[in-house]
Amino acid sequence: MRNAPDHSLAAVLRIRDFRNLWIGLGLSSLGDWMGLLALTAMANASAESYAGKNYAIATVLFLRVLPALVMGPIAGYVADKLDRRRTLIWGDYLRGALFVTIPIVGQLWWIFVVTVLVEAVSLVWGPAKDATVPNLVPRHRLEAANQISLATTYGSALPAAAVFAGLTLVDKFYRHVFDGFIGGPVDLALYFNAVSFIVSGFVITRLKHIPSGPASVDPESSALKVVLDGWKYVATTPVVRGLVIGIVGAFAAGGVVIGLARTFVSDLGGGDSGYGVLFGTVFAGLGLGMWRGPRLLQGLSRRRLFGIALTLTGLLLFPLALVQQLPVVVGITAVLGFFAGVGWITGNTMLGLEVPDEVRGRTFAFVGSMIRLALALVLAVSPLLAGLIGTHTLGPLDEFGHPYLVYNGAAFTFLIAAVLMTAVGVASYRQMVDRNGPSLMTELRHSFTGSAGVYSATGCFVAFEGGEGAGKSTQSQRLREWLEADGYDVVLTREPGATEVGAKLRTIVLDPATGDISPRTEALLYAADKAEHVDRVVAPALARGAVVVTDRYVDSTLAYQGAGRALVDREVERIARWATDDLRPNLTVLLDLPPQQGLTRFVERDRIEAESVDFHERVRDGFVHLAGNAPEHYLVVDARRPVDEIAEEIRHRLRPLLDHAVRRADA
Ligand SMILES: Nc1ncnc2c1ncn2[C@@H]1O[C@H](COP(=O)(O)OP(=O)(O)OP(=O)(O)O)[C@@H](O)[C@H]1O
Ligand SMILES: Cc1cn([C@H]2C[C@H](O)[C@@H](COP(=O)(O)O)O2)c(=O)[nH]c1=O
Repeated sequence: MRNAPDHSLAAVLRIRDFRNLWIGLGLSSLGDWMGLLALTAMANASAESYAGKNYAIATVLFLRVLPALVMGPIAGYVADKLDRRRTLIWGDYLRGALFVTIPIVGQLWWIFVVTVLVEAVSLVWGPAKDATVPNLVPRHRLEAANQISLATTYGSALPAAAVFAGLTLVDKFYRHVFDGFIGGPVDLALYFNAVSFIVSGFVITRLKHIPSGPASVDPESSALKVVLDGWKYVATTPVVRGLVIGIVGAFAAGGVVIGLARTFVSDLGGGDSGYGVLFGTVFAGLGLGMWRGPRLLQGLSRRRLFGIALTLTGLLLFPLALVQQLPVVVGITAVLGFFAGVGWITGNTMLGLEVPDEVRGRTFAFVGSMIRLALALVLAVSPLLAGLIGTHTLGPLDEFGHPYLVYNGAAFTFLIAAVLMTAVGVASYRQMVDRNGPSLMTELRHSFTGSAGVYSATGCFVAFEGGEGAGKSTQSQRLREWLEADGYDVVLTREPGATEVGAKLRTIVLDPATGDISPRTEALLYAADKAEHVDRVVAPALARGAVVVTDRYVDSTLAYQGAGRALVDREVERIARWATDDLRPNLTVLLDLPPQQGLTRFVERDRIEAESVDFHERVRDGFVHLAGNAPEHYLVVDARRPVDEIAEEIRHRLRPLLDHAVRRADA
């Protein structure tokens, strides 16, 4: 049996070794975020002027990404060369020890040195951890394990911010009692941070299944080759290009917010705890977006969701830049973080799904390097820009002599980021959305009512539906002749019974000798015929670019077994969609006819045709209802009209949908 991906988070956390690694990852990520908060707060306190504070923070943030720029592409290679177990344990101990030295030395230059050293260790620690996960969990749980790891890495920013804000308050409270004993909330945060790294290292010592020794390294994969292959693949693949533009753009926008958050909070009258709250809010939103976002909008294609999430992130930067009240800013930040989180998890998942296995590792390495490059640039440039713009007051003074509006460099830089990010979102959306796919409105509607389905990107899939004797065979035959005359590769098929197994199933379901069978059995027999039909006939023909014309498809089961037999619609639909891999026709022609008329067009009756008129009325209503739900994929025709007229109307409707269908070589 094929091992399908299992997304149960609980199941993957029941694996003891993975659970321990996850605890270690959570603690070291907590330490990492606390370190960032503490160091930026320290840099902020180290200068007096507005510009000076911005420059000090910019230096810390820039130094944090600098090692990645230099070592990024080869960090994975180095991690593979070292003993993985030792790398993980000693990497944590070393980072813990480095953080302890900051309050002891107490100098700005030492903060800069530690920033670089800690980041260099993290660069090797991260790939060692990523490479360890597949050793601890089975393949089918790998996706869930990655989701948890990602959520923990970014989600731990929230408790880090809460602890940091808490320490600020505790420090204010106890300042009188322990005056001079501890050097303020930042020192407290640094000690806490060091302890979290050391505990993490200790937890990892208890892992049994991390293989000792270096991994086997492909001697071909030099750093230069990694970079060049990544460039080439991304540059020549539009979807991946759109993805990379989007992901890098999102990180750049996030970098602007993080880089300017401290001075922005000061501009709005907040202090360290306000900074902690804002920082935590971004990451709470991010975490929520990664966790719930894609599930909330399941019907939207990932590509579309990605573009929309990025564009909304950019648009939300506008109010963020314009509003001057801290509580409102915190609210906007939460929503902004949510959409950035949706974009990040969707983009990450798509990279995994859309990039072929053989170039995936290199593409991830390339994307990682580009993200770091973008982060380094914005982290360095945005605070400098904010510092250069400086502080401006607009409008008259109020009755207390305060300016009506203060507009500072941080807010103005947010505005520039808003314009750039929105442009990146729109560009990415345009690169990735299939113009021949369903419209945005259809996808949005389906995201609240169910899946949007899969539409073949090659060939053209046409289904004829309707009650008994409505003229499906007549019209599908006519259509085949017209398409063939025009040179198309055409496959005319039907349900049930187009395959060897299907023919046997057809006999069972339609032979009056079968007698009464349970409605569920009937639904499953039809579903089995569909599964075989799609797998053997429909999908292969579409893949080669043919026009597939089928006499009945999924709508028949929704109408006959769902509406007719009064099974629960959603259950019948789930089975039929599963059987067909949710493949949907580009066009469904519904030939609508009152059952009394259709049933008089022939004499002999099969098991289903022999049902009551009431049953056939329900079936007819079922068909009409389905067409009404997605009119853009249907052509509803009054089947009482003359055969020629109907045929012409069908041809007229189908013509624009034949773009992806191929003509025969002999045509
Ligand atoms: N527009 C029409 N007007 C009058 N008669 C028609 C029309 N279309 C088809 N017919 C006739 O109705 C009968 C049934 O047509 P056809 O076999 O195409 O229907 P069908 O929908 O495929 O039926 P079923 O699904 O029950 O097999 C045939 O004798 C056909 O010639
Ligand atoms: C595909 C499908 C069909 N049916 C019913 C509808 C008809 O009564 C017969 C098929 O006969 P046809 O006239 O040759 O089209 O089967 C159904 O109940 N459920 C289905 O999914």
